[in-house]
Amino acid sequence: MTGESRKLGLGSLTALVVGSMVGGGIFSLPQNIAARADVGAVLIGWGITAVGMLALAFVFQGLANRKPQLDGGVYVYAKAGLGDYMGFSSAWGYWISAWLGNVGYFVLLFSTLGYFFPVFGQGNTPLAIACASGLLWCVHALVLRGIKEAALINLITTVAKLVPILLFIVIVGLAFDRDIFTRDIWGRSNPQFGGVLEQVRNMMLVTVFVFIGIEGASVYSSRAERRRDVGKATVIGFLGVLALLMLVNLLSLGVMSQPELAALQNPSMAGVLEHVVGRWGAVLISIGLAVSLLGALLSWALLCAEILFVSAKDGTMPAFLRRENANQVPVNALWLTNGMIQLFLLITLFSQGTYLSLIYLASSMILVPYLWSAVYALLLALRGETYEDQAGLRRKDLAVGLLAVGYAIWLLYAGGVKYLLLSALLYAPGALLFRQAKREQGQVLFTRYEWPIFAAVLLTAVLAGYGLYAGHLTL
Ligand SMILES: NC(=[NH2+])NCCC[C@H](N)C(=O)O
Repeated sequence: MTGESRKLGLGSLTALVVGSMVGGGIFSLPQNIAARADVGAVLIGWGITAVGMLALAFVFQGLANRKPQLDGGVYVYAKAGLGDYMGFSSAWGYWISAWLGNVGYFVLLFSTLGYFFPVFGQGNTPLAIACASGLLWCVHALVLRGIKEAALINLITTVAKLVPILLFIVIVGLAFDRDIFTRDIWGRSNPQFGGVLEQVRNMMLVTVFVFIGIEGASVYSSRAERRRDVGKATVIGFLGVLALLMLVNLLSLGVMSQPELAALQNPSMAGVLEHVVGRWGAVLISIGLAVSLLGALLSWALLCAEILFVSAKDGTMPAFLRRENANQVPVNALWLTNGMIQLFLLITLFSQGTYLSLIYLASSMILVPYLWSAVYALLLALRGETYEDQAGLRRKDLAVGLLAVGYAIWLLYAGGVKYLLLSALLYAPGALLFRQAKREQGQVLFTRYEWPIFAAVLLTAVLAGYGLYAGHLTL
């Protein structure tokens, strides 16, 4: 992070936890969820998310405490627990998820402008993509010159996003109409929705996206004034974010019906508030979101480069990714990241991809890093190495690990075949960089256990490639 030496108290820690999770996702939540699910499913879906995500939060916190020597991001857990290729794919998947999220942010930013200037449409028109590309390379230039996340930027973006969200909750809460909320709880008037389980499944990837960042919260532990504050901050921050998300989602369903919400342009919080108070509602949300997105774009850009850089330093990624320029910025990592973002902005343009399709993909890419972290936490608890005679602690870790693993598997299932295929397509080419890294280390490519795993990924990727080519599969 920024290397500040000042120690953090409970309040600042909680703010950091909240800040690392709340980005652009919440601003589009009403439409994103209503597109696939109605009230009843939404309540069940958030219930599952609450339990599963809290378990994951505890997993990351537990890993940060028990393995403090393993810092450097989520992939180190996969590497320590499951070997080099899993470690590599964890870094690779996390990196892809992070920049895909930024592609989504660009589209959302210009979709916000599209509210006021129709030429930007849903953020994927030619002009929108051209402007997004321009902005991308401006951010690139700033980062190359050594810009860092500053406390001031953090403060401004945190206020800019939280004020509109809180106002939204108060105003929409006052306008809440129980009849609208309960009119069609199970979404029966929407036969294409399928049953309740189907609806719950379909909202899961969106709930994952809005919680991405939860894994980063534990990195602040080393900066805490008092160790026990870290746990408290994680729980308070998690519950705070969960409350914001659920309130924004559920209150919206009490002022507009599900079909109306599903038809809104994103950021749909703007449309909902406009429906209640008129035009200024949309303006307020849009300004807050724009500021929040600019801050989030910068911090995720830094993080993307950092992931490649750190993992190149320990030989997980090839050495060229650790090259730094005179300002100590990992240049090659940055170019690779922004090159991929540029490529995907173009793919979005030509395939008419949307914000929603991009965040679905970003969420499905992060499931593997999450799953491996949960598996590692479970393995540690099973082996019980770090517990000595604290049996109670170990039992808690076992329960948390099991819950988190179960949740991650459920998410893979809920994401569905389409996203498994597309993810495999993005995971497979990573093997080229992995091979280079292994060569540099003078090691064999795959172990006996890794070969079949890679073969399965490759086969799935070939299937996906064929599906895209033949038109059975779309972004
Ligand atoms: N650029 C990214 N990778 N963003 C992922 C973080 C998503 C964040 N939880 C949000 O709702 O906005």
